[in-house]
Amino acid sequence: MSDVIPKALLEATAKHPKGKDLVFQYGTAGFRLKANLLGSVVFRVGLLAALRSRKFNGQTIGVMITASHNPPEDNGVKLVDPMGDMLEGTWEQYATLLANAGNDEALVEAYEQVAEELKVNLNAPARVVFARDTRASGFTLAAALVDGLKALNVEYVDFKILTTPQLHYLVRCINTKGTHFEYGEPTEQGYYQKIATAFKNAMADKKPKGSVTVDCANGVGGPKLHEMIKYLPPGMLDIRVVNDDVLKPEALNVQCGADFVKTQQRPPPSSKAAPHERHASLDGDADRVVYYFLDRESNFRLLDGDRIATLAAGFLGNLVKLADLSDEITLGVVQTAYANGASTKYLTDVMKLPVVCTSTGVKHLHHAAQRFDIGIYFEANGHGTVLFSPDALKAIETRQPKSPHHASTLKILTAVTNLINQAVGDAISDMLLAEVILAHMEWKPENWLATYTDLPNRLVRVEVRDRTIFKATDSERRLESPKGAQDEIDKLAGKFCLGRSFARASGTEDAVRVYAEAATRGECDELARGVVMVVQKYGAL
Ligand SMILES: CC(=O)N[C@H]1[C@@H](OP(=O)(O)O)O[C@H](CO)[C@@H](O)[C@@H]1O
Ligand SMILES: [Mg+2]
Repeated sequence: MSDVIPKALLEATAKHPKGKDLVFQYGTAGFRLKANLLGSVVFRVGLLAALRSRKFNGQTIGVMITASHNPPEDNGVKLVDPMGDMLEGTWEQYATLLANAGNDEALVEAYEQVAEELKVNLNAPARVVFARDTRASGFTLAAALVDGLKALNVEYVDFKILTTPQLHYLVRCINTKGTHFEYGEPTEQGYYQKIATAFKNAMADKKPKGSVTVDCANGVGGPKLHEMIKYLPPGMLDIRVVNDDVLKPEALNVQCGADFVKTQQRPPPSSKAAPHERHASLDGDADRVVYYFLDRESNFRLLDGDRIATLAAGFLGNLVKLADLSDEITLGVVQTAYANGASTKYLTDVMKLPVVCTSTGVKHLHHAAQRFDIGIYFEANGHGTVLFSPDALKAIETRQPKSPHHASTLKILTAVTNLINQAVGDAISDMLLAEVILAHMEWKPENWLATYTDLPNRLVRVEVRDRTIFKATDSERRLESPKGAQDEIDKLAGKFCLGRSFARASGTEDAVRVYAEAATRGECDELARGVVMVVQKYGAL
């Protein structure tokens, strides 16, 4: 360690002191809390990003400043690994360690300890790119990040305001440039061009029926979707953008967006939805999307992440078959325990596809999906994407067309691989994929909904004294502690037709989440109430 770095670091840390008694944890969504408490954390994330980049000998690491669907006064920060995926799990503890280290010399010591433990060559180059969503606090937090990067002589690029998936895309493009796996042009324009071209080719000669109205949660998705529309072939798809007011940061995620429709199971109060129209809802950083529509009786009908997964699985499975690639390409779906049981049954029994269940959090799904040639993963709340293995891409690329129809199938399949963001779930790209599939199937939202019937379900947030005593196992479907709790949950679930319920500690909030589903609404609610009482009993405040 040269003497220069500790000195610069000491000076810089003085500008971003950590508040006393604050404890930070790098969780499923990175660090997330009230924005005014986040300055020291973002500064220190800069230090970890520098170490991570040096560990990879100068490959570019991403830092995204966002709190996604959380209220406007929150913010958050997370790291993006070289291939554009989430920070490797084993490094999360170092993020937590640095964030909680004391001020001044204590921080320099913690930094040196982490560098040594991870055997980072501090003379290696370090490169970081970063961006933020539209939150009012983002600008100041980005400045704190820059202070950390400068103190450690990091080369950096500020991409200013982007969606989370756009930053992931850029990181992947930068690190694959000039390699066989070159992902795309590492610019925001490159992102629009790649996806828009793929959309046009994937649509082929089809044209979507009717319009799609996209609720952007008054977040970064609004301006970025407007930008994307400029690159799409004129007249191909009628996209109506609503809740796109980023000049009112206090309106972000308020009574609108993906989280609102998923948790409230109703359209936003501002919605002017008429029956049968397609509506898509993005979250605040545009990394998740769900659809909804009103049926003939004006009932709200949600088409969530499970639906997008089944839609994509059906379409891609068919394309693989038509392309005569079924023997070479395996296709599977990854879900979490929150997936509606009816979707899992439909995938396994009707579509005859392998389905894997993982713990909550995109990184778990992403890794499991990588084990298939085509791995489709979605959380019920709309986070997700489709991954194509290098073998699958090669098989598609090298397959010789046997007929004009076969050639056009291969062309559509290739386009779909480019349309879907391979780095991370991307609301804009996923929405365009859903539009392509609906156009090819000539489906209205009613047809999509009719594929299977969701079991009535309920998700409840329960506050407890100490959520860490709730330890889950079996992909979070069962509790191994506190002892006895799972037996009680099993007994309750067994009383109801198709009853299924589980409880797990949230990774992002100080609470335990209870999920329940059953054959009827009444049974489901009764089951949920019972399991909530079990959690309250064992976690007595
Ligand atoms: C039930 C649920 O929706 N959980 C969400 C939520 O995780 P929890 O660990 O349940 O708080 O936030 C995660 C990060 O955004 C997201 O990946 C996940 O799906
Ligand atoms: Mg998000």
